[in-house]
Amino acid sequence: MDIPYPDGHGPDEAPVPHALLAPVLGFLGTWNGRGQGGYPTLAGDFRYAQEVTFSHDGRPFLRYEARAWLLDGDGAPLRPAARESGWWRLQPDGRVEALITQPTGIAEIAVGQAADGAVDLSTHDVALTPTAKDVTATRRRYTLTDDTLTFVHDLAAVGQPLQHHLSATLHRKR
Ligand code: HEM
Repeated sequence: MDIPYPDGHGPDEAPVPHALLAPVLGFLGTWNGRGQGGYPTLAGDFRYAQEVTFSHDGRPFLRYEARAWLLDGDGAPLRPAARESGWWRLQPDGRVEALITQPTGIAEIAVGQAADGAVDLSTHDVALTPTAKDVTATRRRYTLTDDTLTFVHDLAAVGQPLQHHLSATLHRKR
């Protein structure tokens, strides 16, 4: 049986996006590209590739899905890295409430604002499974310029204050 309510991946595709999605319509679709990251507790910096998809079913939230994999010095895939999925709930005035979970045992609730092609989300709450790394906060900033999505991720974890973990530049895939 086919799902009678398929997700839309673009502003001009069915279903018609909910009016509250107006500040994030430019995010709809699939993006991929490369990034780099590091953290003071890690031996060195790393390079990675990532694919991110935002879709909707006509209601005032986005479905968010992201997969990353590490790259070697020649840009070849090294191993799977972070995966996340979640929901960005759009509220009046571009306010965003996001729920994001990771297979590493981390569930984040983030709140923030969508405006002028940018979304800025900061941790409201984090829940951890018993064996998860001690993540206390994140800040995620997404900026859209034409067909480029830049992403910066700050992390407070394992006793370290909030600071840079990742930055990436993604391009529209379809
Ligand atoms: C594109 C996405 C991401 C990539 C490529 C990435 C990459 C990495 C890498 C390579 C490490 C070193 C350990 C390892 O090799 O697995 C690491 C550690 C870590 N990452 Fe990420 N990460 C990503 C997203 C995230 C997110 C979203 C969070 C939390 C919300 C996070 C939290 C951590 C933590 C807590 C550590 C462990 C630090 C430590 O124990 O010293 N990462 N990450």
